[in-house]
Amino acid sequence: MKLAMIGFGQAGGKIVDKFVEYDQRHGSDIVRSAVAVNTAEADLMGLNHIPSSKQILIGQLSVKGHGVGADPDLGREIAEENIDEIQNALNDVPVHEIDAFLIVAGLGGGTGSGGAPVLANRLKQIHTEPVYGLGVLPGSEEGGIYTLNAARSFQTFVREVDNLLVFDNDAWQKTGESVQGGYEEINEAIATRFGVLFGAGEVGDDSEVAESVVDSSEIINTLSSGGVSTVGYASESVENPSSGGLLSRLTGQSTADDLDTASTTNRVTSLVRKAALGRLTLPAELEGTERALLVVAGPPQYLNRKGIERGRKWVEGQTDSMEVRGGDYPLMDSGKVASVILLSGVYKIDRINELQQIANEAKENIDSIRDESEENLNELVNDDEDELESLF
Ligand SMILES: Nc1nc2c(ncn2[C@@H]2O[C@H](COP(=O)(O)OP(=O)(O)OP(=O)(O)O)[C@@H](O)[C@H]2O)c(=O)[nH]1
Repeated sequence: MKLAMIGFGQAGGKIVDKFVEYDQRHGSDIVRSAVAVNTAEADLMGLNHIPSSKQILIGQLSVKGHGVGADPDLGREIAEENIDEIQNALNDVPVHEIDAFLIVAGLGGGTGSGGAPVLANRLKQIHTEPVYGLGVLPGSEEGGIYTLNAARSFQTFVREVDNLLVFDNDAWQKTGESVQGGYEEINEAIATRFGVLFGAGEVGDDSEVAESVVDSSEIINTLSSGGVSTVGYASESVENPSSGGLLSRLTGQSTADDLDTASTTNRVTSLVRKAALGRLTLPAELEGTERALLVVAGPPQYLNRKGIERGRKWVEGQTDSMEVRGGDYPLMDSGKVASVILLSGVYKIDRINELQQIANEAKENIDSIRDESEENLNELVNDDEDELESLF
């Protein structure tokens, strides 16, 4: 599936930058066009793979290239004022060659959180191609204001896109790890999951060897229920026949030549279960899912139709949905079999309820501090007897 990707804000830009690098590394051919939009000049300077002509700095008059300081209302305002400039950067996107737009943003800050929904709204007015969002929720240790921003942006963004794919930093951050080092690993996990998913609809000349290749229309149909989506992933290293059996000689593992059907079937079904029951990009209950898509990727010899069919039936049982699609994604040179599950239209998500509750508490706290602020300052500045006179 070919995408035009727009990274809004720092997290959005870094994640799209990672997607471009992933795409080049794996030759998956997903990113047809990549643009980064930001109010902070320094954030754009940190990007390595998005060409500088596609890095758009907005709001220079108001924030002078320093970002909006986690104020999503200012982020929204600047995006609205500069929407034509952003649109211009996308003008040379060959729209007939792309299947969808993907807008990526961290929802806890200001630039991406306020700007991404504005851009989604504009793109949907102009184009018939679907506009998807990839929204990143903040970690809980980031504090109330980030949670409040994320809850407000989530509400808006989900309404403006055809489907909001969500990644929750909170479920992925490990304790005791530096934030920067943590993001490196997290962004790689994001690129791997969505890379396999979107790459599945983009199979080239090898497709004839696959049993039932996933097509981009199946991804689009799965996402067409709208709402919120989450993704699961599991993988296992295997001996790739094209590597000449070195691993098997070293480890005694079986090679593709002597693969028996039962073990390939079992491997595939167990990977499907692991993907669905393991850590999702946004923790959600399987049974509250409207549609699902299952992709099993790896060397064609290991992609077993019976295993995928069994996995698909199992997902139907778990989700109570009759709309579960499944297929394979042959990767000739890969050394692993991977399973990706896209759960679309998920609605049983404790984390969103929790986010909204913390956001409400943060809002009440901020409002009451603002209300008391003038009174507190007066009390501090004025002397008790009211005898001092200010200079003017
Ligand atoms: N997964 C991931 N999340 C990130 C990364 N960088 C920041 N975040 C998250 O994204 C949220 C928003 O931060 P930024 O993207 O820096 O904010 P911004 O959109 O640039 O907005 P301002 O900095 O307020 O102008 C943070 O609260 C983090 O939760 C990253 O590299 N990867």
